[in-house]
Amino acid sequence: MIDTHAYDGAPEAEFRDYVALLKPRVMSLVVFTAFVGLWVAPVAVHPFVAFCSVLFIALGGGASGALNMWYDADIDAVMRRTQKRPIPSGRVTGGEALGLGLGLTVIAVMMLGLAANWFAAGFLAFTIFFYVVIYTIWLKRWTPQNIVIGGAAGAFPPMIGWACATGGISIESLLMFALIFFWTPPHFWALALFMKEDYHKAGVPMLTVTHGRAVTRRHIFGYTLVLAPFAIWLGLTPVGGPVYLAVAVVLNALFILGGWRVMRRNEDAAIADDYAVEKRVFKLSLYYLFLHFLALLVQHWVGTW
Ligand code: HEM
Ligand SMILES: CC(C)=CCC/C(C)=C/CC/C(C)=C/COP(=O)(O)OP(=O)(O)O
Repeated sequence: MIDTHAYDGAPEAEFRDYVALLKPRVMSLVVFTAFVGLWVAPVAVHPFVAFCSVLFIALGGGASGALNMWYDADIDAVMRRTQKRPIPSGRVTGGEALGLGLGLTVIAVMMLGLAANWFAAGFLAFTIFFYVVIYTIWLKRWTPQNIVIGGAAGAFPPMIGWACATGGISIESLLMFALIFFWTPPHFWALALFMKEDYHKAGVPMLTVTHGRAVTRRHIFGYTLVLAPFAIWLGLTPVGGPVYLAVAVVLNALFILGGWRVMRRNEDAAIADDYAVEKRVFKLSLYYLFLHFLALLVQHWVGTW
């Protein structure tokens, strides 16, 4: 067989390039929220079924990442943060990413249907559709509200996990959705504040590009205020308890304080310390979400209300 790569000078793809298409770092937290949604649900799931369900949700999440990278290859090639991804760097072709994404989608959805139930499988298919078509193809290049509306895709996984166990939806799973939904804007916009040039260059209408940093800073603080009541409310439902509530109160106080500091900063101060506060709030956002879901898990083990 002729190795075309040897002639066209394109770098050879390695296994890790195909893994990178699945966005494993982001998806690890996505999958953790799905696992917690499944595990704290009031219907006990056999550990093997739980394992398979989480595995197929992870596969579906990865598939959506590959499809996102297939469509966004032109944007990724322009932004410094994403230039080294497998497609823009030439190690993987767009066609390969599309094939991998579609193939994994079919496998993940079918297998989740067989392992758990078809409601959960349909929900997974809808989530992949939402991230790829609604967010990536439509909203991302069209409106600065892209990540607010599109963020729903990232908020569905705990509901999918819950649906695997219960076959349905409940106030608890809706509040887990709300927790991630209202968390996404401060999570992303904190990063956009110190990555604005990237989005500007790529012509992506992120809020920092269309409305400027001062407006983005106010939005970040506003969303931390909207988020807190939902985080606390979740603690008052049957999956909550004193451990979760204590964690939620501390984390929300810290996140609101972080949002406040970001809002009060002027641009010169931020440039002077290379966006140290914004970077800290972005990092805090990752701990915020992980620790809320970890607290739900611990609360489940020690006993809920
Ligand atoms: C529309 C919604 C979202 C947007 C636009 C967004 C955007 C981003 C961006 C641009 C990064 C930097 C990634 C990089 O360095 O390549 C990031 C990092 C991250 N995001 Fe999000 N995010 C969203 C939702 C989520 C959700 C729902 C989760 C998990 C539940 C999540 C978890 C993470 C994690 C864990 C990282 C750190 C990855 C690393 O360390 O490389 N994100 N996010
Ligand atoms: C189970 C399942 C299907 C889960 C999907 C979860 C999901 C939608 C996660 C999205 C998180 C994410 C990487 C957003 C990045 O936005 P971007 O694509 O604009 O970021 P980029 O610039 O880094 O590509």
